[in-house]
Amino acid sequence: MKQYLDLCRHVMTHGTEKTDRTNTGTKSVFGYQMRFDLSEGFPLLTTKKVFLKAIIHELLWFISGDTNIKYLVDNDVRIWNEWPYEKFKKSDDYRQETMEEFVQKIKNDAEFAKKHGELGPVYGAQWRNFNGVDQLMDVIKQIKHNPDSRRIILSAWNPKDLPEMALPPCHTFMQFYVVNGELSLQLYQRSGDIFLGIPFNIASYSLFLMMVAQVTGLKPKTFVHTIGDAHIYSNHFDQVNLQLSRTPRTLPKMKINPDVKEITGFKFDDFELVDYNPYPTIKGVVAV
Ligand SMILES: Nc1nc(=O)c2c([nH]1)NC[C@@H]1CN(c3ccc(C(=O)N[C@@H](CCC(=O)O)C(=O)O)cc3)CN21
Ligand SMILES: O=c1ccn([C@H]2C[C@H](O)[C@@H](COP(=O)(O)O)O2)c(=O)[nH]1
Repeated sequence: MKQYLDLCRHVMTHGTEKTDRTNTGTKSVFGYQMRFDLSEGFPLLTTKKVFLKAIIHELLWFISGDTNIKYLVDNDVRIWNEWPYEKFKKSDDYRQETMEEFVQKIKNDAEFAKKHGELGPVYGAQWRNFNGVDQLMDVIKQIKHNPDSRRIILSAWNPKDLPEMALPPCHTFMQFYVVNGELSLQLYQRSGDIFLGIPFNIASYSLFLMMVAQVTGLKPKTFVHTIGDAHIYSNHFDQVNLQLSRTPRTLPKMKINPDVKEITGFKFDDFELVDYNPYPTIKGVVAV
């Protein structure tokens, strides 16, 4: 993953110090692009261990149109928990529960989860119902029946719905491109946390490209990742430098059950990552 280490090096060297919403402080550049040719392997970082499990569950959760953390929590995926928990702390039902207790309640009490696990109309809602439009199904139809189109677009950025979302979408806009029986995907990500978010986003969209390619009978080609505000939080500098000191290893391969022919037909067990030999995990605090 030379592309990712180049991004880290570029922002560490040329990034401008910039204040941000979370008051953590960042080094940031505006406008950066990476390309991942999926025939070279599955682009999951090898310079630290990345938990693919969370990525797969999150993607299946988006595709299903779900916006409640219950599905993620039931599968021990924690990445979206901070936001509902912060909101819960401000509600009348809050009795000094810790995050752990909050998570247990989401798991064990469906009524509680319904009331306090909702993130608002985030990705899943916009992908499947953007003011009444099922963009995901439309995109797949276009790829199959009008592959030359330059209008194969899916947007998660819905200005009308922004005030109700826990967090405005970071991966905002994607476009598909078909040529010679091969499918490519470009993502415009308005804001990228290079240490924590970006490794997830690269893997997630590469996997999404493979899934859409499979159900449209095409070969997955290139994932193009365009980032707006590409930043490294100041409390991640040591972690990023540690990664830069590691030599990248051969990329793993992703195997997907070839029998699945519908985008909504994938299950967690349909994915198998092989030959993944990363360096150890590196911990980092998420800026909220
Ligand atoms: N500041 C910030 N950065 C992000 O990357 C981010 C947000 N906020 N808010 C929304 C989502 C949530 N995302 C997250 C949240 C947490 C981790 C995280 O803590 N990852 C650890 C452990 C993962 C695990 O528990 O399995 C990691 O080592 O990658 C990653 C992405 C990505 N997004
Ligand atoms: O998929 C994601 C989701 C979020 N992020 C990062 C990017 C920023 O550091 C924060 C969001 O804060 P904003 O002030 O709304 O930009 O989360 C990411 O990298 N990937």
